[in-house]
Amino acid sequence: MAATTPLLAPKASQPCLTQPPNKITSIKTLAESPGLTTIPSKYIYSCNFSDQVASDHEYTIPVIDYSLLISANPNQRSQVIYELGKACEEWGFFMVINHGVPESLVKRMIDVVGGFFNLTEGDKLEFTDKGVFDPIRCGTSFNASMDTVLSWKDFLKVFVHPEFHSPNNPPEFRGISSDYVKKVRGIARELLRGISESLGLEKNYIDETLKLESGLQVIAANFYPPCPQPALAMGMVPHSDHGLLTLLIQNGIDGLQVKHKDKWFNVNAIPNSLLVNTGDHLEILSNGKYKSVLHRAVVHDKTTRISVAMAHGPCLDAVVTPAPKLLADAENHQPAYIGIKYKDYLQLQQSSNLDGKSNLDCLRV
Ligand SMILES: O=C(O)CCC(=O)C(=O)O
Ligand SMILES: [Fe+2]
Repeated sequence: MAATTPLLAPKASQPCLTQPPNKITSIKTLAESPGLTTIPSKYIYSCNFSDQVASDHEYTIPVIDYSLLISANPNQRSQVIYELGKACEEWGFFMVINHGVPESLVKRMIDVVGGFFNLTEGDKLEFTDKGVFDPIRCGTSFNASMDTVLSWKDFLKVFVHPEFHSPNNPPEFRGISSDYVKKVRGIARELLRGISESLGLEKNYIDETLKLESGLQVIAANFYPPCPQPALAMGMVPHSDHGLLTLLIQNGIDGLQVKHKDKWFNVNAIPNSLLVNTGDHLEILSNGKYKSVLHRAVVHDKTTRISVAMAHGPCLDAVVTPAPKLLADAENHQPAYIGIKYKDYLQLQQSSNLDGKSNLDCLRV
């Protein structure tokens, strides 16, 4: 019930508001409050905020050339599969270039998502979050009724596969998103074929076992307005994603950070690349070889950041377990995770507060 819960901005922490604090239904509304110079205490994310942001040249974030993955040249393909495996194992994150999604489509997708967030609160009301499996829902923070610290963001989540949904407003949303999600789904499935091979599994092992033909695909769009105290707030607190792979685009403004070797790395996106992170179900399937990456989003004082994350998961009814073939390498040949129906995991993850990898920890043997 994230968006229905009006957030009452606490008076004590709002000395700089020129108007009495109103009921805040979205971060956009709060950010646009005249005279806002400090953030309400519920948004103050203090612990470990500054923990070790690495300098940009410390390591290089992996880059995957998608055109080589689909190339007819087997040597090029095996080289990229090797690089994919290394990126998943060492980072859980990589940038994909030459993916073939037209830059103009990426821009239209970002613009139409921005158009949705700019609708009036009244227009968005019908999509107020009614629960995890509500196919179109918007709200603020992650799970505002549960979050211990509120995130400085509004969100829109739309289930687009196996059944396609779209808000009717803005009117172009349906056409643009339908085009965009199909293209991105194709890329995600091809990346997962490469990842499957990189694990020493059959090329179609992940696709077939997790029934990706009817796999879940969700648009998770994020709107991060300017924040008067960006160093105190967090756009999205550290978490891992539930599915297999998330492919993200943004409005040219960076803000994503990934954790690598105990340090946070700024993702300085290569223009027109797709930012890809591995999710919890890839960690389960690979029996812990490809760990889902912890990531977070920081906010800025003057600029609005918009990101569109496309989450790709198994079929909701698929029970995900470590691939039996990979157990040969495991300690005592035992699975490191309990198998779980994807639907049940999604319910668990989306209805709790975001807290690192605490949901996945519940499945560790
Ligand atoms: O906005 C970003 O860069 C991160 C978004 C994200 O992690 C998510 O939607 O799960
Ligand atoms: Fe995420």
